[in-house]
Amino acid sequence: MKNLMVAPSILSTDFAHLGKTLETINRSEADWLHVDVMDGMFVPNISFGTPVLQAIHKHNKKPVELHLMIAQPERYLEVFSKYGEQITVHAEACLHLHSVVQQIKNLGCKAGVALNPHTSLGSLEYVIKDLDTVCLMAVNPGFGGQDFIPDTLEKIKELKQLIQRKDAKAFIEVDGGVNRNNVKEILNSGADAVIAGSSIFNSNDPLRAIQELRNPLIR
Ligand SMILES: O=C(CO)[C@@H](O)[C@H](O)COP(=O)(O)O
Repeated sequence: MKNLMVAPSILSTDFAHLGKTLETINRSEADWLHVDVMDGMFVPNISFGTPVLQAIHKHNKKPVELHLMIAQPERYLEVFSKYGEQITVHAEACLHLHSVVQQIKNLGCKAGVALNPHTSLGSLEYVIKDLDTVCLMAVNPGFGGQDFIPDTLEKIKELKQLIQRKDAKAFIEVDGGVNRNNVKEILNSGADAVIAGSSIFNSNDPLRAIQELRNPLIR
């Protein structure tokens, strides 16, 4: 069985101890850091903006995926490109998704597109070949600590088929409600990576939690 790539979602951490959390992630087997920027418009929650991104940039040693849960993300691509190796935008937030993907790539970042649970894969058909990652939301975006939506497993399989049919190279990432109990099924459905917040940071041993998600066979 292959390893899953794991990216801890910083949203679920204690922001009073952000530096300490980043030190832990730096020492961990995490493949990259997942950073959710929320605007209170596209999603009903506000997370943080550039001052926090600057602080993360200073202390973090892992690659960063900036997950922009914001309306019209094209307004902020240039400024955010300074703080992440990959920028992931929501298909639902982009009127001109193809153009936004090209803008991300022209800024020198990898490009990801996220889909909300209700959004069908059809919106990716003509952009998938340009993507480094597709992020399937397994919860409605905005908050950590929600339950995994089981239909996501079917969606992962269909996405895998789309990627193969189009001869595309995009990674499949699954975000939300991922834990030690469902990670094997997510892997078996065809995911390449998972984003996890509460199952890592609510654990007594985040380093071990990351290891367990990366390799469901070690426990
Ligand atoms: O983007 C989101 C939620 O909107 C996720 O990245 C969560 O931050 C993942 O947290 P858990 O569901 O693992 O607690």
